[in-house]
Amino acid sequence: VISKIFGTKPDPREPPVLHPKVPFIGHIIGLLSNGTKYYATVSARCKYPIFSLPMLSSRTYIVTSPTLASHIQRASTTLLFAPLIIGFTDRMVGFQDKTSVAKIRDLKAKEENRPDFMDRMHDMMYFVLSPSEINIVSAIMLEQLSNRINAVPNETERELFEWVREQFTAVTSYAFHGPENLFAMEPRLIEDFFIFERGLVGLMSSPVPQLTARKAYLARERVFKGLLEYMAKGRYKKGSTLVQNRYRMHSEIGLSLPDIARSEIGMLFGLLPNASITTFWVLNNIFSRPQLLAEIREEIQKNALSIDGSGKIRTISFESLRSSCPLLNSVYRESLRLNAPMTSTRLVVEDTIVADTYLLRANSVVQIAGDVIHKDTNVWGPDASSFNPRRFISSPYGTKTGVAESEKSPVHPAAFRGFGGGSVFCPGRHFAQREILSLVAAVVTIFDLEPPKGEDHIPFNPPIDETRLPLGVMKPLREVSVRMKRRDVEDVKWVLALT
Ligand code: HEM
Repeated sequence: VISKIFGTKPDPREPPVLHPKVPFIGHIIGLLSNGTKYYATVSARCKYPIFSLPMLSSRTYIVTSPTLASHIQRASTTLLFAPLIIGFTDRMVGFQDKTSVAKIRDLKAKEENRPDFMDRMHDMMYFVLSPSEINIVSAIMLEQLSNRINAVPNETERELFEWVREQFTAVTSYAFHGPENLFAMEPRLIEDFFIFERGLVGLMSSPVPQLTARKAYLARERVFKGLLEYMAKGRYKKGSTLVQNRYRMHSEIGLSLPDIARSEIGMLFGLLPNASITTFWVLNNIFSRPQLLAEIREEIQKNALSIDGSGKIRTISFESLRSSCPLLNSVYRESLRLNAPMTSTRLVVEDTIVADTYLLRANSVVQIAGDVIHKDTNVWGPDASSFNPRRFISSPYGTKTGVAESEKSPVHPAAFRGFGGGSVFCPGRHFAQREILSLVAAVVTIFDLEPPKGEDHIPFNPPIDETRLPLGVMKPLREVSVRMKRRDVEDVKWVLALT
């Protein structure tokens, strides 16, 4: 009866419905209180490859099978990311002008038979972030990273995640937003950006965030002011093609300067947190295993390190890290598998039949549950929940392990969800790989990590913040403080190079 009143009666071809214990809002409460883990809990009850979760008067379809995930990715004309991300961005950045969202939605494009604004923005970003185009920003980022690594004083004591985040924020912003980026001009905005990022769910889910999520709200407003000044003073002109194109495209559709600045908060969200959290986990996973650390050091030294005749200039080549260090690359992907339970979310804009079987109804949302797929023992083998540094060594998609030789097989390409997939496959993954592998290789090669003075061990493997909504890579819940002891002799200059 309730379903009828709210128009939620399912069609028999729709994925099976899992009703919550508390009607209408049970799944919403479950998600808000259990975050990433909720889909796994629900999925364990039914084991369906796809199921429907009724929420208020609509439903969300949850996909837990890699094969169906690839079908969802292919249906990219009726299962769209853009309409959702526009609403999401509006809540995240707080556009001031009420016409901005309509300008970005660009609904007239269809009747005028031209690509809409989001399609053009998508194409621009995929082009400028493609491997052939990303070399200039990558070279700037690596030069900045080299300078920072060379400047780390011996025996520096720092909390590891915070240190990584600081390096990434500085070098990524320099590379994309130029030497006069907001964090270079006002370093205290780094802390503000991450206060905002930590409080994002509270900020976005409240109708009055200025009251209920005040800390995050005020931090965002300070970041906004920094970006507004950056735009108003023309500092973006010294930034990358990506940033300049975004400015131009947003101006062309008539966005006000404050809202151009606000939209850049969304870009910072793509650029900064995920890559730094991932790097923390890769370092944690390597340094907490002495045998693995020794093997990776040897792999880098043999295949990616070159030393000039004087012995004083030592170069680590990203291209060699990428192509000739399979163990390092495998650890990188395994760290993403365990810590990046990314959920690909699409809006169903027309009734769509998926895999010739399931009806997805218009105006519903479909989510590919990265966390469930990443931990599925049928996909990865019985050790799916534990860290296996060699899982991705013979295939970038991973290999099913811990099973009889005859069952060992490459994993389905759509099972690795770290960068999503389909038409929204993360365009920043090439840049992220350059940045992450280079920083990890530098720390592994140049430093020993020791306990801070007065401590007898490093508390690696902190618990993971998995009760948050799955908006990004999961953060460590406890500090991991280290002393960074240089392994090199005096007077060595380290160069992180592209080739
Ligand atoms: C380890 C770091 C990163 C991870 C784990 C990550 C992950 C993701 C995921 C899961 C998606 C959504 C895919 C989907 O819905 O199927 C995405 C989209 C996106 N990412 Fe990343 N990302 C990372 C780094 C970056 C970087 C460094 C940039 C920019 C240089 C970036 C730019 C973007 C953009 C612009 C989109 C949206 C694409 C669109 O609108 O079509 N990402 N990313």
